[in-house]
Amino acid sequence: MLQIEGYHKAYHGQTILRIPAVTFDQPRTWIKGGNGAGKSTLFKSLAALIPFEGTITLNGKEMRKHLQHWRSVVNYAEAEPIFPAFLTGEDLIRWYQQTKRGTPEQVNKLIDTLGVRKYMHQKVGGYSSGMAKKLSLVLAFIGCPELILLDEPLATLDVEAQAIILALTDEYVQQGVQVILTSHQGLAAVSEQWQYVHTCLIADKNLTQL
Ligand SMILES: Nc1ncnc2c1ncn2[C@@H]1O[C@H](COP(=O)(O)OP(=O)(O)OP(=O)(O)O)[C@@H](O)[C@H]1O
Repeated sequence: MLQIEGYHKAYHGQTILRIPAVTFDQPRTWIKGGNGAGKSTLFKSLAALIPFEGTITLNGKEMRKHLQHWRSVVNYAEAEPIFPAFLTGEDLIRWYQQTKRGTPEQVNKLIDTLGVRKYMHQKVGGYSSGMAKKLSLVLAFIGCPELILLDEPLATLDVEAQAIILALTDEYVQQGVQVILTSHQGLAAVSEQWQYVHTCLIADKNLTQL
């Protein structure tokens, strides 16, 4: 269960997002909002990557008091991932495997599920946007996360890969992992499970539960 209280984020004195109090207690949450609404800003806050005002608590542990633990159990895939161009996909996968404590079996399964094996020995600088997206999604599922944040996971993926991603999130949800994603696309068309999703909307710099 994820709880946010007294959240406020501003850039250069201008409020981007305000959340007085919200609890995400459903396994699947879909955050909607137009371009520039603040979805990525919220995700970067939840992933403890940017400073913000307020408190965020996951399964009883407050982020700032348990930062190391937080980083080990919260996985995040950016909307438009950028990786160091000189590294190969395999370099990144092995690094995440070590830091997130993924097993070789888990990682091999993710590599094959997302079809990354055929190009993972190439340097990331030569990847197409869809190839980089698939790599970022492999990384987001490594380890034993309690919360997975997927920012626009379906963007740039073909329909087959979109269905694979939502099926994979369902697998993790069955194991008790909470998944929050953003999408400009309809989800129910890709996976039946996402018909039962908890939905939130960011509008006018506020988050509303629908
Ligand atoms: N580093 C930054 N410095 C200043 N302003 C920023 C920064 N990052 C984001 N913003 C601003 O914060 C607002 C929210 O941006 P954000 O990327 O969170 O939106 P989003 O909902 O993810 O948009 P999109 O759907 O287009 O990806 C925008 O007005 C953006 O210009």
